[in-house]
This record gives sequence, C-alpha cells and structure tokens, in this order.
Amino acid sequence: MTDTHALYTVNEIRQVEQAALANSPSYALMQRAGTAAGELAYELLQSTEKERRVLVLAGPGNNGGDALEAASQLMNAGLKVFITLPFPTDTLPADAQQALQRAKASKATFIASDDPAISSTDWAMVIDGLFGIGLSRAIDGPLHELIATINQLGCPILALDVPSGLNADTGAIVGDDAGIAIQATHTITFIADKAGLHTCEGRDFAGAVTVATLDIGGERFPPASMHLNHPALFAKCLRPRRHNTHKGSYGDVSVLGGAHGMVGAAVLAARAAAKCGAGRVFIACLADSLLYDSMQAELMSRLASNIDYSTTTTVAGPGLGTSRLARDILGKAIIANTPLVIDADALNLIGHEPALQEKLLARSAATIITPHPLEAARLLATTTQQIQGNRIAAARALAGTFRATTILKGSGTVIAAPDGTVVLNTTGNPALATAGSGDVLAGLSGALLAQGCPEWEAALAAVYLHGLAADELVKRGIGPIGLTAGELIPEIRSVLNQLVSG
Ligand SMILES: NC(=O)C1=CN([C@@H]2O[C@H](COP(=O)(O)OP(=O)(O)OC[C@H]3O[C@@H](n4cnc5c(N)ncnc54)[C@H](O)[C@@H]3O)[C@@H](O)[C@H]2O)[C@@H](O)CC1
Ligand SMILES: [K+]
Repeated sequence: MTDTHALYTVNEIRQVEQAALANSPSYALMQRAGTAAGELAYELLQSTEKERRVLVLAGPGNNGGDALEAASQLMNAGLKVFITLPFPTDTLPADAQQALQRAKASKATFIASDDPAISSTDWAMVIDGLFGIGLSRAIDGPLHELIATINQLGCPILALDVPSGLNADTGAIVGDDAGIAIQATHTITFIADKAGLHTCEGRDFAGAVTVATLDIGGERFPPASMHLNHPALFAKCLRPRRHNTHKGSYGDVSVLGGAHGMVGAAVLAARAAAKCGAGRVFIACLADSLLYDSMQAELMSRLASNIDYSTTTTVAGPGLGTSRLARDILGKAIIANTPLVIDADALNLIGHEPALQEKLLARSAATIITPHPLEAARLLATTTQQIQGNRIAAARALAGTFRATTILKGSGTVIAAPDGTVVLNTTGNPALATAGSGDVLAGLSGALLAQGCPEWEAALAAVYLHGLAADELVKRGIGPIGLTAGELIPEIRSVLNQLVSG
C-alpha cells in the first residue's frame, strides 16, 4: 500500500484479504502477520531489563493463529514464551490449526487462562491475539476477567491487528459498558490501518500503531475515503506571505458572540484569530459591556447588530447564548453568504430552528461547523452515546445534512466533507479538555478562512495545528493538567509559522 495515511474499513480489508488469500500459498499471510508481530515484539523487548518472559493470548479465530505464529517465532529467537488458548482447539480455522502445531513444536509452554501465574509473573510483554476484526459481540464471562487481569499487569502489551474488544471501524468498545478491551501500549495492525485505532477509545486502547501490509500490493486496494491528517493535506494553507501585502490582504474576522456574562469566549476566539494571521479582528458582542480587550488592544469591539456580515469572515457562537437577538443576528450572518465558522450556541440555535437550517442550506460560501459530541447529538436529534458509538458516521451525517465541512471534536477529531470524505486527526491530547479550547479552534479556523484558505484545508489545518500546539506545550510541562485555552494561542502561532517556513 503506497498511501501511508489511508484508513480502510473492516469490510474493505476483508475484500482485500480474500483476494490476497486466493493468490497466495496457504498459510503465507498468517506467517507474514506472525513474523511481523514477532519482529516488532523482539525489537520492543531489546530495551527490557526483565527476564524475557512473554505471555501470548490466543483466541479462537485467525487472530489467535497470528498470535500462535508470533509465539513460535519468539520461542525460536530464544525467549521464554507462555501461551494461553482458552478455546476448543478442534474448531480453530485451518491456518490457525497449522500455527498451533508450529507453536507446539516450538516447545512454548501452554498454560490455563485461570493459572495464577498470569497475574503473579513479571511479564516482559503480553501479546494479545484473542480477537481481531472478527469480534462480533461483547467480551463476557471468564474472558472478561482475563482481560481485566491483563490490563492490571502494567507491562507492555502488543495487540495484534486490533486490541481485543475494540471495534476496528468505530473505536468504540464492543458492547459498551457490558464489554471490555485490551488496553495495549502498542498495536501492530495488518494489511492496512483502521479508523477505530485512531478515534473514540482507539487512542487510549491501541497505543502506538504500526502497520504491517503483509506484502499486499497497493493495486489490490480501493481508493481510500478516509485518511489520517497530515500537513500535505492542507499545504494550501501554508503559503509564505508575499512582501507586497497589507492587512486587507489577510481578511477580516468578526466573532459573533459574547452575550452578557460570556464575553470571555468571544475574546478567546478573537485573540486566536488575530494571532493566527487575520488582517483585522472584530469582537461582535451581543452584550454592550466590552469596551476593549486590554490584553490584546488590536482587537476591535462592536455591537453585533452593527456589523456588516457581507464583508467579513464570521466565527459565530462563542458565548453567543440562545436569545432571540442571538438567533436573529445569526440568521443575518448566515444569509450574508461569506465564509462562516459555526460553533457552540450557534450550533444549538441551528439545532432548534428549522428556519436557520434552511438559510444554512441556501449558502454557497465556505461553511465549517465545529460540534462537540453533545452539540452533534442535538443537531442530529440523537444521544451523545449514539454519536460516540460511531463518530465517523455521525460526522458524515452532519456534513451531509448541513452541507458543511464538519469538525466533530473529541479524541481523534473527525473532519468530514459533504461528499463523505473523512480525515481523522492525529495531534492533540487531554490538555485540550478545558473550557475555551473550542473557542480557540473556532477563531483559528476563521483566521485561516479569512486568509483565503479553502474550507476543507482550513478545517484540517486548524485541527492539526490546535492539537500540535497542545502536544508541544505538554512536552514542556505546560499541561496536560491545567493547560488553559489562552496559552494555546501563542503556541499555535508558532507551530503555524514553523510549518509555513519549514
Ligand atoms: N486469514 C488469514 O490468513 C489472515 C488473518 N488475519 C487475522 O485474522 C483476523 C480475523 O480472523 P477471524 O475472522 O478468524 O476473526 P477473529 O480471530 O478476530 O475472531 C473470530 C472468532 O472469534 C469468535 N468470537 C467473536 N466474538 C466473540 C466473543 N465476544 N466471545 C467469544 N468468541 C467470539 C468467533 O466465533 C470466531 O471464532 C484478523 O484480525 C487478523 O488478525 C490477518 O493476519 C491476515 C491473514
Ligand atoms: K487482538
């Protein structure tokens, strides 16, 4: 596979796998999967000081076969390998049967899944080959207990293909609260990368993801409709500035928000817009309380009703509230048909008001919506749990319904276009789970639109830079605990300039 950022669904991977199996000698793919896993495990174990005892968990399908093959390889490399296979062996698929024979021949030690040694041994690593993409229901009973025990061990855990219990398409735990998943430190995923490893619970359960293509050529893959975010996808936003330009060259941003008691949200969005390159920034306040921003005197304050929305990029929502005045001015901003970012209460208003939805659908100018899961649930008249159960489908539904580039926030932010194209973001960390970080993202998105970046690229760049800034701050000890949204703004400016000049 040449497209290294592509993500595929389980259905697509099954089709590729079937075609490859039909054209490969029997056992070839499982051998390649087991070898790739064994090599990665061996490499990861090089730095361990512990006696190199490895516990391999093998399941009832081909994922178990991969694990058994990896076990043989590690045994042959001189490690002490223990295998638990808590399933009848006579129903293993043919390839996994062969892997079992090879594991037995390697003289690996088989132990029962309730052997006290599982929790009392100081394992150098656990290899998880219980279930891969064939998991069809919540993991329960003794297997549930086994996984709970494994998750308590505190040693490196290498998951094969997918951490057992995680849905490879959605990143949700199969069966939600009734289920459980292996909390891996590393995942080696086969044939192609999968979206579920990068969104929802995926980032917490998969750890560092490596892809082993099993030598299946790119020609066997359909064009990918999903990718991981990376700067080449938004290079259009990263152009160096020409000398012969002026503030008018970089556009105006007006932040429509700041109802009484909520002016701070609008100020944060406006500061972000200014520090991320908009030519001029207005705070279009609903409340009349803001005279000027003493920390950022460059910002101009106006009453929201006095702004001409036909000459500005608008960031609507931060601290907007849901009053009748807010609704009316939001309507004006929508029909102005200039670039628009819709966040926070502006999304809630749209969720409640069919008239605003109609106005939104009549637009032709760039439109980005930035819901968190609760706002997404309100827009789609469903629950947060439903949204989180399939974040990619939810983002696509929002983009299609509202004909807007959609940024569905949360771990593994999903960016979706109305045509169904999806990108999952790779930057960011829990430091962003703080009040105001969404306002900063909205302001940044508006600044990029105002500078002429197309809406799709603006959304990708904004999400990437926002997360990267948080990652850089955390590296320096500023967060994840206690990072405040305002601290992100100068760091976003710096990572933006580095990318443009780099
Ligand atoms: N066929 C091959 O040669 C290859 C297979 N591969 C591996 O094969 C995996 C897919 O294999 P399978 O389709 O056999 O699926 P899995 O190995 O993921 O699991 C399927 C088995 O688990 C059982 N099962 C499902 N949910 C369960 C639950 N909650 N509790 C108990 N049992 C449950 C099913 O009845 C079935 O026996 C991939 O994830 C990958 O690791 C890849 O390595 C590519 C090559
Ligand atoms: K697994």
